[in-house]
Amino acid sequence: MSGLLTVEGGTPLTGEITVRGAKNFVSKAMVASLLGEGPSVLANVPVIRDVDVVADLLRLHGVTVDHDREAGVLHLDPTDVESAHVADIDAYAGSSRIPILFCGPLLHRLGEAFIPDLGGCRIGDRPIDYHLDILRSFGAVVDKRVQGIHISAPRGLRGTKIELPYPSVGATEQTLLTAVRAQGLTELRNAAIEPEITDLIAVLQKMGAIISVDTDRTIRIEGVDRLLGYRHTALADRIEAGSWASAALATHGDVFVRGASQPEMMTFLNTYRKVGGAFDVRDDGIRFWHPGSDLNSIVLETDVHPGFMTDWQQPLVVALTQAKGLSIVHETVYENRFGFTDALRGMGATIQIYRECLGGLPCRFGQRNFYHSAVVSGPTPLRAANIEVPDLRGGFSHLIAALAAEGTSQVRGISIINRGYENFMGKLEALSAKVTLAELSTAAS
Ligand SMILES: CC(=O)N[C@H]1[C@@H](OP(=O)(O)OP(=O)(O)OC[C@H]2O[C@@H](n3ccc(=O)[nH]c3=O)[C@H](O)[C@@H]2O)O[C@H](CO)[C@@H](O)[C@@H]1O
Ligand SMILES: C=C(OP(=O)(O)O)C(=O)O
Repeated sequence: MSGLLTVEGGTPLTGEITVRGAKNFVSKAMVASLLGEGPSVLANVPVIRDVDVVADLLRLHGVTVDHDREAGVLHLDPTDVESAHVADIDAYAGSSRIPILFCGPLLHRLGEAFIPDLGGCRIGDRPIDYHLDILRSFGAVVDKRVQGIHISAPRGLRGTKIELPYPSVGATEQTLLTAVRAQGLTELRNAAIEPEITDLIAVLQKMGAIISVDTDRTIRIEGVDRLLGYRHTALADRIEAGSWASAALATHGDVFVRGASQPEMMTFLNTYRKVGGAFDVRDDGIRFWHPGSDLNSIVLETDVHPGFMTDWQQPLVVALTQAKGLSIVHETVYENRFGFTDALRGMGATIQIYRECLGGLPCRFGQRNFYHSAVVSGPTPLRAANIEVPDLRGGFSHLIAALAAEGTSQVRGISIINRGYENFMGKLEALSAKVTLAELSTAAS
């Protein structure tokens, strides 16, 4: 979907929407299917661009992918991977961050892998040094090319000991997807333990893997000779649920998010309550609403799980512009995730960004040239603006701001939002938002 979105703001979002499986899990479970000797079935799959990109990449590698978009079910059959002729992998350059996770499965199956340059949100440098070090430590040979990377494993992959410098989600998944079929034992210290990773471990266990997770965030994997296909239902997208919750708060709305799940959102819910948002956890989802009283300013630090997730930060900042007093937000996961606040300032928000670590403990970005702390002063009325979507969460945040603002805003580049939010136009309409989409030629959108 592309085009110019016109948003007439000032109307509370009210009604019900449904979230399906997590973008940050579904794409990885799709990659895991490459490790199986037989077909896999994944349910609760959302229709988002990242799923389509990974489906195309899998097809390119010989996997038969059948996606029932309405039912949300993917059938993935990797039987023909060995005989596939992989052409034009560079066409996928910049499409998402997932291709780097193809390395382990392809090395096991084919002995080599070509990985295009990665995409994903531009919220920091996002290097892949941990990934490449991990692959080398398993015995792979990494050859960086002008475009992309070539990886081979002439002597196979052997279990290894790894300690991550930082609990990276992607690097933890890289280790899991490589270790499950490597020879012998792998020990990963300082691993990330996000719920999406736990669900990936569940998938791998269903396939036949042997993986244990200790309380000190050490993961141990005993390599096995063969893995089978899996059947699994994806966990709900806690980032999308949190985004709609923030939208309800910023617009004085009331939104029931069907499918939202409490256990993965505990930290978000605590923060939501501190800000003054109301919620009601039900068996089939969570209702989020603005209770009518003043919202409270807070001190917030993003962190790895079980901390407050960085992807919740941008939508919540919009709600904080409507809270009374000074809120402090310390972004400790990415060095450059406050670029989206420029547009919010243009809409009337009072937000200052700082290089210093404000709020809690010093982080690895302190005393360097990274504007990774923000002070939000509120409440400030927001006014309409013309906006260009910068990235996935930043774009959704701008959309929330436009919905909360008085007047008519115009938003360009909304196709980026489709990367992680399923049918967001339909959901906005279901919540009585006054939005219209005018199709533009691709060049203009
Ligand atoms: C597709 C997907 O699942 N994306 C999520 C995943 O991204 P992703 O897996 O890319 O994020 P990481 O957890 O790896 O990144 C965390 C930090 O580690 C750094 N780092 C990472 C790898 C590396 O080789 N070197 C390095 O320095 C990054 O620059 C960043 O500062 O986890 C992030 C943190 O929860 C989320 O914001 C993203 O939505
Ligand atoms: C940063 C994000 O995603 P990605 O890693 O796919 O860029 C996100 O989902 O907010």
